[in-house]
Amino acid sequence: MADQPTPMMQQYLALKREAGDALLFYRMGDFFELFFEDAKIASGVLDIALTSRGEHGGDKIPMCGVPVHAAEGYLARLIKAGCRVAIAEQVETPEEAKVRAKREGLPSSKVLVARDIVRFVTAGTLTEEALLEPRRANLLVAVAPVRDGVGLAACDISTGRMELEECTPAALDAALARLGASEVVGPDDWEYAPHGVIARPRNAFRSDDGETRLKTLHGLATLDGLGTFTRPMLAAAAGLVAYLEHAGRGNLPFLLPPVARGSGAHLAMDAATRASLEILEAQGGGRAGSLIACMDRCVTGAGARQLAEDLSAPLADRDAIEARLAAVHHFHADPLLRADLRAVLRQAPDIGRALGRLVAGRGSPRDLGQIRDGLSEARRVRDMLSGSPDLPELLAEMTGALGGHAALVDHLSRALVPSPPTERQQGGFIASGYDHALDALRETSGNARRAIAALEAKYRDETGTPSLKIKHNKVLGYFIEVPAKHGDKLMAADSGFTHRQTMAGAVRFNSLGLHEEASRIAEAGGHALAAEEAHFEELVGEVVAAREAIAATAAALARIDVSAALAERAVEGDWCRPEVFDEPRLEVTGGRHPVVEQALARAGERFIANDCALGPDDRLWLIGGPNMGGKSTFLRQNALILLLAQSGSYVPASTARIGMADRLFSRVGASDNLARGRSTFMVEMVETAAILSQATERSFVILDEVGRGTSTYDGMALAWAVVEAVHEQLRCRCLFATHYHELSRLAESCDALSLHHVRAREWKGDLVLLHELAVGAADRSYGLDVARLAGVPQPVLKRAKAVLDKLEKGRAATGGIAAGLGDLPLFAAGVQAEEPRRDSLRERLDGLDIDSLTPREALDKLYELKAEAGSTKP
Ligand SMILES: Nc1ncnc2c1ncn2[C@@H]1O[C@H](COP(=O)(O)OP(=O)(O)OP(=O)(O)O)[C@@H](O)[C@H]1O
Repeated sequence: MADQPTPMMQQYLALKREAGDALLFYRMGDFFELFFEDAKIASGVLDIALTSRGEHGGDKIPMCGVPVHAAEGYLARLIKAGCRVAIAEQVETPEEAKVRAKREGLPSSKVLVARDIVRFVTAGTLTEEALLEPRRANLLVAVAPVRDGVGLAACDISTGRMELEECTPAALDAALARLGASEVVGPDDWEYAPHGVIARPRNAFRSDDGETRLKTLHGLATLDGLGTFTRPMLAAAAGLVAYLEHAGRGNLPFLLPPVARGSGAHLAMDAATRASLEILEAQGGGRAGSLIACMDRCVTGAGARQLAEDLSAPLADRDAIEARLAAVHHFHADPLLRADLRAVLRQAPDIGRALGRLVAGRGSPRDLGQIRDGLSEARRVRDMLSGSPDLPELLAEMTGALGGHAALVDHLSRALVPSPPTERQQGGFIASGYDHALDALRETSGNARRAIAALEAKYRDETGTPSLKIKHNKVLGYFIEVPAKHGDKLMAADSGFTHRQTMAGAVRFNSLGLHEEASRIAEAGGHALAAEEAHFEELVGEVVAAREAIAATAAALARIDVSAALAERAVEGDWCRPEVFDEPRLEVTGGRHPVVEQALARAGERFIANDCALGPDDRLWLIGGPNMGGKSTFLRQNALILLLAQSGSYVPASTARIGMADRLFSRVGASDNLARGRSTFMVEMVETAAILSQATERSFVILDEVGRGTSTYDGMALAWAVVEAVHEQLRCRCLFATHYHELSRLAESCDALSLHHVRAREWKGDLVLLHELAVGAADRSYGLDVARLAGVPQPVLKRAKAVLDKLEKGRAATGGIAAGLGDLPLFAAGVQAEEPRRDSLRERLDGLDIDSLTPREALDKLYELKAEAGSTKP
């Protein structure tokens, strides 16, 4: 018979069952221990020793551990590596366990200290300063697919912000890409759940529950005052709150009343577009080289988080964009105000996150100090702004949210020391003069400490031992210590000293006088700690009661920081205020790519500005020219200018007139995406297909060498068809870069398409790239010249030249690979000309009246159709 697991293992296994797939941190004294698979995973991620302890089922139990005092750092690394952690603490002392054992009639040697999971630490539910990145929001998102809609509930529990929205299943990827959540949860029966979604019980995602939970949370009789929430939104909210409750073991963190995000309020961008435009992350990963890194001049973490959100979710509402632009303009026009304001903001602590910790019950005296300092800085900002004339509406609104905390600031200022500690166990954070009783207790212990110092001097004198010392440690408390050779004197029965301990070179004693003073210190210290603790609770209560107003102040500070930072950036780069309107145009003069320009400037090189003018009559630009000529840069710079304008920022151009887009698409031909397990060409086509099915007349599309990932013929044919479809069907604004000269023939049949190229020149036999855009098709491709620039060896170049000559001769003889394409009917006509194939399945589907079917009948029909599909397969 296999050995029974030890009581400790039984307890561990029961907790592990509760922890599920989260790693279990099992508290044992000063360590959190991990066992079995958890230990293997954690030791790998943390690079700590994997040992073993005892046996289970005949095998050694793998084990590793981390010290409790350093747990935060280890947790941070585990969370970063994608793990979730359940913290099992001891929930009674060994003494309490013994008393319990006695009550339960168990031998006290057998009893185990009770442990319980007190919290799940997951990427989306962090509040600790050490675990959060100051300049990045940390979102948890719950997704609830309900019939043909999908609800999304997003919250940042470090600041309490919560948003609900609904989208179509097709738009889910784009919505998730925009949110960039640290953690996503969804119902466990969701068949098409995106990769990485954490499955939670379906019954946690009920819209009725969501509504009730939100009402109770915010003490409301109805949610109508907050906005319009659909069933899928409420279902997602239910899932979100349930998950937070699970992670906090019943404790809910700080949540502000939810905001409903209307669909269509934002410029939609899918994940591929975001990646290709490198908005928050550069292609190689990391912030360096991304748009945000080049834009971010915020002086506060909260401002940087707000800016990242603005750039991830540009607006599609003209008034809202104008409001932001007016705020930027205000700071742009007033350099002094901007500099003063930024100097004040730089001092302001992150009150949003401090508030998050305090409301979640994980706050410290330091957080209270941050609230005090942040709110008083907010008052200074308010004074600076309210003095400035013609304050734009958005800034006036923000300024209004900065004040109103005078009583709280005053109370915190009186109560707290200037720099309160992060630990409250040792006390010392309540200022003297705030509580007389506390002052008296502190004085008592101060007096006693002085009395002890006096005793030391007295005992030295009396015993004639100058090396006598009064010391303190955790085990003995206060004691008198003399070197061993002087010990005998104090050992004498009438010496007034009682022996406590003999060490190798010293002897330790107690005395009545010392005992009395030490007791005074202990007693007064205990009372003082209790008094400070009570004040802490009271102050936290006061802050928590004002949480919504404090959160509004934090949000206002962040918005002001963003506006001033954008103004700073605009001045730095000589950017212009864009004119934003509804018509589908994009007219930019002197446009630049902010990131490339900055990189060139660092190398001491100049960026060549280029114009772009797209409108209903000239909406598709086909751009050719040599490799490295600047095609991709031109495409992206225009997409970024549109994105920045719709985010409410100035743009890197001399002038910009931007017709707002509903969607922005950016695609690069055959980018490597092996990590996702698809061939590069497949990725290119999947992404192109998405554009063709989703873009509208109001969209803006950039396509960079689409088609290059396959053979010349296939690639060119696809590129040709895509250009035609964009021109004829989508009718959206589009910049299309290509190396296929043959496509220039499309200009003959597509009237809103024009040809452009990036210029190059030969000078003394060398190729000079001018990075300048010009009208007309490129004269030739310069591929070999670029290869020479890149250092391809002469013999290879020579051979390539010979092959090229041969190919070109062939082309001249046959009219080239695009010969005969001129006779091809246009895309739309071509498609319509195709006879629809007869298809009995399609006809039967067409004849179905779905509304008249019961669910059972519908299912039967589905089986029939499926069977038929199987039998008609060729
Ligand atoms: N307007 C510009 N002014 C100055 N330098 C530029 C400009 N545009 C591009 N460059 C420089 O040229 C490099 C290549 O640009 P880009 O990748 O846009 O060329 P491309 O034509 O798309 O090349 P390929 O066809 O090989 O993809 C950039 O990294 C940048 O250093």
